[in-house]
Amino acid sequence: FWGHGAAIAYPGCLWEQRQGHPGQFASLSQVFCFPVFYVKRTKNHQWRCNEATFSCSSAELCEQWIQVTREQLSLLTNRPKRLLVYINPFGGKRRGKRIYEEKVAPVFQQAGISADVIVTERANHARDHLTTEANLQQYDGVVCVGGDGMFSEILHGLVARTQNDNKVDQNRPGAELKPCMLRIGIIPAGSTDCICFATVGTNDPVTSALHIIIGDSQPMDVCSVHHNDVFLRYSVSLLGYGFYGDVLADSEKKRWLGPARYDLSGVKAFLCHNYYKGTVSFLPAEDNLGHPRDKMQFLCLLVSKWFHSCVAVSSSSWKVICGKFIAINAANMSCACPRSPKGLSPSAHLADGTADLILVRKCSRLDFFRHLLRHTNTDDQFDHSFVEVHRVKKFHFEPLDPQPLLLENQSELPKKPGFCPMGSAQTTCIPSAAHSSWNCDGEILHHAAIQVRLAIHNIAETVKRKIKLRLHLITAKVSCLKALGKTDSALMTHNSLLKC
Ligand SMILES: CCCCCCCCCCCCC/C=C/[C@@H](O)[C@H](COP(=O)(O)O)NC(C)=O
Ligand SMILES: Nc1ncnc2c1ncn2[C@@H]1O[C@H](COP(=O)(O)OP(=O)(O)O)[C@@H](O)[C@H]1O
Ligand SMILES: [Ca+2]
Repeated sequence: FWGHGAAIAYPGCLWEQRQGHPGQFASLSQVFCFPVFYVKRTKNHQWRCNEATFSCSSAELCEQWIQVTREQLSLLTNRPKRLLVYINPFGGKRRGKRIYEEKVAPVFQQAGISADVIVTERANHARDHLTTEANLQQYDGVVCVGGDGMFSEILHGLVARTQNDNKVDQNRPGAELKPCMLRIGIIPAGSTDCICFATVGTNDPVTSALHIIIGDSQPMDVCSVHHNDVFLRYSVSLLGYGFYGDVLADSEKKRWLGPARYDLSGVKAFLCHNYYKGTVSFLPAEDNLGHPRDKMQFLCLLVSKWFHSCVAVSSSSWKVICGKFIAINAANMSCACPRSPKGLSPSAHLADGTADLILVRKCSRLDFFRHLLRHTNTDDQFDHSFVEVHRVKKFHFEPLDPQPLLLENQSELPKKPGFCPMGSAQTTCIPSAAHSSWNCDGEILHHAAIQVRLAIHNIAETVKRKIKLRLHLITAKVSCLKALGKTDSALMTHNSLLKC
């Protein structure tokens, strides 16, 4: 199990029964033992911490084994040693603190990880702390205990801090943003938790804690959202206008219901059956980046993308679609969640530089219900005449009717706790029937007309470069082996590597 880099070894499990000192090992009728804790994969992508007890004939041998195990583990440099943890006590069922203390802190301690924990006292507390006072050099990563909204808050804090430290103005639309070197771990304690679910495959706190402990990392695309060249927000999961925007706007007033608020607001939005007029323009992704109706998985796509990206790719041009839309959804990832195990766009990739733009045109309630229902089973939710989906690198949306005057005076308007678009004065508009709101990773945007692009190059670039290098090496190897007439073995190497 070391191979998985999943072992956590430390002596002394038996001393708990013998009240020995930490770091000691107990003798049990002259058998010397030590435990090794390791990750065991169980069903539905869930991981558990298991324990194997090793016994030796002498104390010295025992000590040697522990020493060697620790040395081997210390070579796994991608494992975090020190973390900054933000807990949102307010999200989901308001169990963030309990989830962390009962399920996460014990395994962090077992793995020898030290954590500085901050329980947030208000919305944007984590973002502000990250942007200004956190001393990030001393940490190997940041952990978010909450839902998608909390992750988004920490993402904004970390991205803002990275740009500030690198003197990049993130409000400038063309700005080349600096990737963040710190990883963000997610402990699911929210209502939808789709970012955790879509990256880990489950929303189980212990599984997420074990992924953090063994230093897993998953690159992700980040979309930037602007309104008339003013930066609003980043998005990593769902940008939804129409149905999901109305669901979120209505659910904000029902936060006291916890996750059930979405069901109530979902039924209400479904019965309202609003549609919105506007123009969607988008820049399709290159052909070799696959299509939302592919059934390909991520890794093989990434590799095959490199395989084909050397060939000339058709240069795409902007497409424009006007119409009446029930929902406009940009999925930067599958957006899988417990309610919808495949997600809004099952084949959307996490770090491929694209988002899947799903347009649901005006249709009957029954048709829309059928479309929604397919999100909960394996039927193809795009296989409707009123649904179209495109893999895009950028898109704009312009509502048909100009947005109502943005009211500066907000006294008579319901305030969303703590949300204010970055880089602009806090402005709020009443979404009239002609306008919905944008649901940006679970936060409401206060502008209907937006310009979206894939902003931050992700770590996948480095992965691609490595694969490209390997592919070159293999191609070189295949060509020289061809000369030696040993093509088969080289192709075997090649194929086995591509599966890695
Ligand atoms: C007839 C049955 C219909 C079932 C509909 C199933 C579709 C459910 C698809 C949900 C996909 C939601 C994408 C995730 C969005 C999150 O970022 C956001 C915020 O998540 P958070 O509450 O902060 O964890 N949640 C919502 C509901 O907008
Ligand atoms: N201590 C707090 N009090 C109030 N709101 C908070 C606090 N900490 C974070 N928030 C805000 O709560 C919102 C929802 O957080 P999230 O964890 O996504 O819960 P949920 O999944 O239920 O939406 C986020 O917008 C976040 O900024
Ligand atoms: Ca993507």
